[in-house]
Amino acid sequence: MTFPRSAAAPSRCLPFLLAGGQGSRLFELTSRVCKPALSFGSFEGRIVDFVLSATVRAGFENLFVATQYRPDGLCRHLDRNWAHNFARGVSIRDGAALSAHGYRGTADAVRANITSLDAFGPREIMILSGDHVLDIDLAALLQHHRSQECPVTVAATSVPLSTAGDFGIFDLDAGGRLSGFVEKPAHPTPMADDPGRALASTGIYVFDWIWLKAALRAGAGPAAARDDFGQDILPMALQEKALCVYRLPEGDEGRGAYWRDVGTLDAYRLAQLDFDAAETPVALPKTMRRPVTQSVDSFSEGTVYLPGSRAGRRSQIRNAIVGPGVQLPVGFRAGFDEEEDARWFRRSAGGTLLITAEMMARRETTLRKAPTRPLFRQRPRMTSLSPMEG
Ligand SMILES: Nc1ncnc2c1ncn2[C@@H]1O[C@H](COP(=O)(O)OP(=O)(O)O[C@H]2O[C@H](CO)[C@@H](O)[C@H](O)[C@H]2O)[C@@H](O)[C@H]1O
Repeated sequence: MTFPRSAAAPSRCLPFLLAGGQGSRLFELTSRVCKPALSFGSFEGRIVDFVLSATVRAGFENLFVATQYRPDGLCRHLDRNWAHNFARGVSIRDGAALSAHGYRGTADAVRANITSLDAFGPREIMILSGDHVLDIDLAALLQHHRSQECPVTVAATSVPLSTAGDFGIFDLDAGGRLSGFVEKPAHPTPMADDPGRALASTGIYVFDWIWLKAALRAGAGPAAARDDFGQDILPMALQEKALCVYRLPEGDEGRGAYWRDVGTLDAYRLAQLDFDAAETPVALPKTMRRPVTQSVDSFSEGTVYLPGSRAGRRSQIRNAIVGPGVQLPVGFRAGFDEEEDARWFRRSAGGTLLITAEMMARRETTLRKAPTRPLFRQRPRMTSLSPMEG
């Protein structure tokens, strides 16, 4: 499979893909696979395909990947479907194999690999996440970084204020200049020109390698322990006036960049709904294909079906993620009665219902064991007819 590539291949910038997080906010969905290796809707392919596609299109010829939590499925996928797209190879480093404690955070994943990264002789390192659904021109991001002569560039985009607490949020002063950054703030600052939204870090960064190495080395050891980009390295860069923001082009006439972090059940479901329409918001990566399975003759509203799942006839399902391989019986109903849903399934604060095969099996067993209701609540009164009445 060939990908169209950017005309100017970004030389000496090494993409570093973070793919080691547990994805705990997706609960049972990531109990067997890491988040990047999760399916996206009923499409064939994995979430990680979006960022890999953007990386190949930007013309990168190398890729460095940090894995840690349940890496097997991801490694197989990379090997079978992606490695051949990177002319100079894909290097995968697993945190658990590197040391007993593994990578202690996103920045520590880079620090633990400084020697191997040095061997590539990079001028910059571009940090990417394996669990974003995106279509971003990464070559333009690198070009912007180089034009600013700023050691750290963070790709940023606006998000609704209601979800801003899930992200690193920038503060801008009255003149639109960067004045602060807080990781997952309890009270995010709205943007001056759009009070319903806040300016969020996408978790995509370009670092001058010399600057980053020095920052990571200064933050090593239990006393400093600067292990996380959002918590530690970005605030440090801001303090040193070493940080610039690259605002992703936003939504004018469909030409904007598309970026979603699908780290929560709500975000994972909603992003998939964006791709439900015949015309998807951005082109699907070439490794992704249209539905493997579809629900049959059922009423589904706001619901996504993961591969191999199926809804029986006359079923009614609202705002749910139907997990891989789940077979919903004929006439099944979910998403209409909060109490009944919570009895069997996981329900997020934002109202997304997660239905897995294990939950369905538990439900079925419980319902089967439940005593069957008597046909009559009271024993029918025995009336004997007296001979006279007879
Ligand atoms: N120990 C480890 N080893 C290897 N990989 C690991 C890892 N821990 C996490 N990762 C990976 O790194 C990426 C970032 O994950 P995090 O969960 O730390 O950040 P989060 O998404 O919460 O915030 C971040 O991303 C959001 C945007 O999504 C920003 O707004 C916010 O500022 C930023 O901190 C994910 O792809 C994850 O799999």
